[in-house]
Amino acid sequence: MTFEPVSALEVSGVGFAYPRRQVLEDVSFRIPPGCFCVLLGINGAGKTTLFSLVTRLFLCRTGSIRIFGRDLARESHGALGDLGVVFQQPTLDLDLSALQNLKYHCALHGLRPGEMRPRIDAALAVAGLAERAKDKVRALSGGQRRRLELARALLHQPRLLLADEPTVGLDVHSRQAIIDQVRGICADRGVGVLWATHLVDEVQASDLVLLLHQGRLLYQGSAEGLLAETRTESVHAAFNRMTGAAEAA
Ligand SMILES: Nc1ncnc2c1ncn2[C@@H]1O[C@H](COP(=O)(O)OP(=O)(O)OP(=O)(O)O)[C@@H](O)[C@H]1O
Repeated sequence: MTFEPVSALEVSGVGFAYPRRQVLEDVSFRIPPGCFCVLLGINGAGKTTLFSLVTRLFLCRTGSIRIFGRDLARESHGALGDLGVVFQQPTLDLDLSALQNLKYHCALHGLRPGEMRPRIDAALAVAGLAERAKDKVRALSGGQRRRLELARALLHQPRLLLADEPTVGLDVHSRQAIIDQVRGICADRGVGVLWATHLVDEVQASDLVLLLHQGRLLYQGSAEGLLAETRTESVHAAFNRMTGAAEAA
């Protein structure tokens, strides 16, 4: 008898419609623990809608979603406890300091005061913001705010991290710093990552790729497999070939 290891995230047959608009259809995939998974799709593909379902901002009425084996509809508290999220729209309180924002998140997750400070100090150090802890978020740059959001999303030590276009608007150095940090967490701590982007150059050969287009998954598998399947030499070319073929069909 063989046991399949539990997936960090398992999405099965998920569909979703806004009034008069079907935006996700029969979306199914699994992300193993420790896997960096890129959800690739152009504007309007349905990435944020999928995130809204996995974070339970929207109820999933068609299909099911499991986080480390826990069904989001039936065991939402336990399932969401394993989840860290960086939303597309910034959600830091601009009038609180970096430190206060992090403390607030710790309190929401029920961390004891004694546990909070060491975690916050470590998170600020990793984010390169130790010197800025007492500054209001309003005084931080766009890249520093993004790093703070990422630090906050990891404070309760989630086993699954969702990041929705977290590098948009950042310069090339800030972008690379954030990607490197998340890839490090994935490799060192075994955190499963779902990284939504339309930036094809964020994909690496070893990544799991989900190509979402007009609400459907056109491809799921390794980045190398994507090139082989489309007989192309870059993710960019593969992406264009697959989405072009889907639109022509
Ligand atoms: N609240 C809403 N009401 C109606 N339609 C919506 C709503 N939010 C999104 N949509 C539509 O659903 C589709 C998917 O949008 P969604 O934001 O999920 O895509 P996305 O891949 O995240 O795009 P982007 O990269 O631009 O953020 C689009 O056609 C969008 O216009």
